[in-house]
Order: sequence, then C-alpha cells, then structure tokens
Amino acid sequence: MTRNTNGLAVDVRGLRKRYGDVTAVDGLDLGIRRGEVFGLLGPNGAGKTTTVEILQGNRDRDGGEVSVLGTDPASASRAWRSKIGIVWQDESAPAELTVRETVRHFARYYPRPRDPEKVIGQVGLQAKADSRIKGLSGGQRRRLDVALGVIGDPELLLLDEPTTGFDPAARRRFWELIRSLADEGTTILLTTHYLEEAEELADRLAVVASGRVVAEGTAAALRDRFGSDAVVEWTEADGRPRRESTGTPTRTVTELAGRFGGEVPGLRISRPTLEDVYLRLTGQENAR
Ligand SMILES: Nc1ncnc2c1ncn2[C@@H]1O[C@H](COP(=O)(O)OP(=O)(O)OP(=O)(O)O)[C@@H](O)[C@H]1O
Repeated sequence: MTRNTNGLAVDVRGLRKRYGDVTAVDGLDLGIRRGEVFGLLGPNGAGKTTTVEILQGNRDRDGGEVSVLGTDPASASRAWRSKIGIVWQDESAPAELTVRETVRHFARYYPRPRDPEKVIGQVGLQAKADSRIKGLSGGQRRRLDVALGVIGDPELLLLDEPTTGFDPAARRRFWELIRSLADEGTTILLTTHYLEEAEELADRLAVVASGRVVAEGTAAALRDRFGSDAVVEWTEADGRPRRESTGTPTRTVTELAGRFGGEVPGLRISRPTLEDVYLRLTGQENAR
C-alpha cells in the first residue's frame, strides 16, 4: 500500500506495540524529511529499537500508521527492501568469508550497489579486507555491519546504535561516512546513546521516553526550549568565587564588565548542554 506523505521519507502516526504486558511503543509520532539525518534518543527500554524494527518491516505493530518511502513496511516488497539500508545488531554473515568476499557478496543482492572497495575504505577496514570475519574484533565486526548496511546505496538508512563498541577514531570515521552519505542525499535515521554523536550528525532529534516522543527539534532548539538558565561564574576583587544562574547572561556580563572596568577575573559562562536537556526531558536530571 502506498500513500502520499507530503514528501516525508518516514511518517509515523500513533504507533503502538505491546509485548505481553509491556507497552514498548505508546502512541509515537515521527516525521522524517527526505535527505535529513534524524537522531532518536531515549533511555534504555524507551522503545527505540522496537520502532526501528517496525520501520524496517521486521516487526509487527499493534496500532498506528506507518509509511516508509511511501510504503507500509508491514506489506513491503523486495523492491522496497532494496531501497532501505539496515545495520543488523547480530549480522549473520558467514564467519569463514573474508571482509572483501562478504561485502562483494552482499553487493550482488542490490540493483545498484556502491563500489565494495570504496565502502571497505570508508568504514576503515582496508587493512582487514582479506581477513576472515571470525578473526575480527567486536568493533571491526560492527564496522563491517555498517559496510553491509550501506553497500546497496540505500535511499533510507536505518541505524540502531551504529557506533556502539567503536573506538574514538572509528567513530569519527563513521561520522564522516554518514556526512558523505547525507551529502549525497541519503535519508538517515539513527538511534544513539551518545549525545555528542547526535549533536554532531543529526539535523533534527526526537527524545523518546516510555514509548512516545517527548520533544523534537534541532539540538539548538531543544536547548533553547528545554534548557535551564546559563551559569555565569567570576572571581570577586577579594578573591571570592561567585556564581549566578541567569536567563540573560549577556546582561550579567555587561554589568560585571562595567563594575570591573574591563576584564572580569575568572569569567566563565556555561550554557545548558544537550545532555542536561536530555536528562531533564527523560526525568533523569538527578542522575548527574
Ligand atoms: N522481543 C521482546 N519481547 C518482550 N519485550 C520486549 C522485546 N523487545 C523489547 N521488549 C521490551 O520493550 C521495551 C522497549 O524495548 P526497546 O528495545 O524497543 O527499547 P530501546 O529504547 O531500544 O532500549 P535500549 O536503549 O536499551 O536499546 C522494553 O521494556 C523491553 O524490555
């Protein structure tokens, strides 16, 4: 079934999913524009993986409307599947094959695959191209999973915690890959627990808690809307440290500069971070 969703790559309304007594997704709404990188954040058990699995067509839903690239994933065709890139958590690639053999093998499933050598390079596995999968480390294995997710040159890439287990250099390389895919017009949805990653990559974010979206927007908009006051810190002439929470830090600093006749000793201004906002929205602000 195909329906018009106003140019949205992903259009989800009132999504519901229960596992027995557990309500995993509880009326979730989501709209992802074509060409956008969208980040899904939320605490453990919030319903992110369940949502992504439903979008991939790998899990039934109990209610709500879902359209992915104009199609309901519950009745999706093979042609639709070839337009979606999925990074599996537990990829079942044959352990005896090498990285190169595996990536080439998966490329054959798609009508217009990317160049396997280029993709192996983009995930930083050139040096391991001739190694067997069973000899890869956990992080290298995960990088191979990402390679298999993008090899079909998908229109939409659905990534569930793609960089878990990556070392810092591999994570940065992955970010470059995501940016280059986004530059080429790929729509990308990723879930992550790394707020820095979400801020770095996502054009827009949604925070999910208890199976529904509690806030949505750019990182800057979320900080503005849900962030607390800025904190201005300085040192008084007698050496005492001072600290003031304020919604108008520029005014505070201007007043201080006037009072000190120029430079304010020990001046520091901190704005609420995305992490502060996230913890607040998910009711975990006392976790710090
Ligand atoms: N196959 C399943 N059978 C039963 N309950 C499940 C199943 N999968 C998930 N759940 C439950 O549904 C809820 C949502 O789980 P889900 O994996 O979607 O959350 P998540 O946001 O992806 O969490 P995490 O950040 O830990 O990956 C949780 O309470 C989880 O225990």
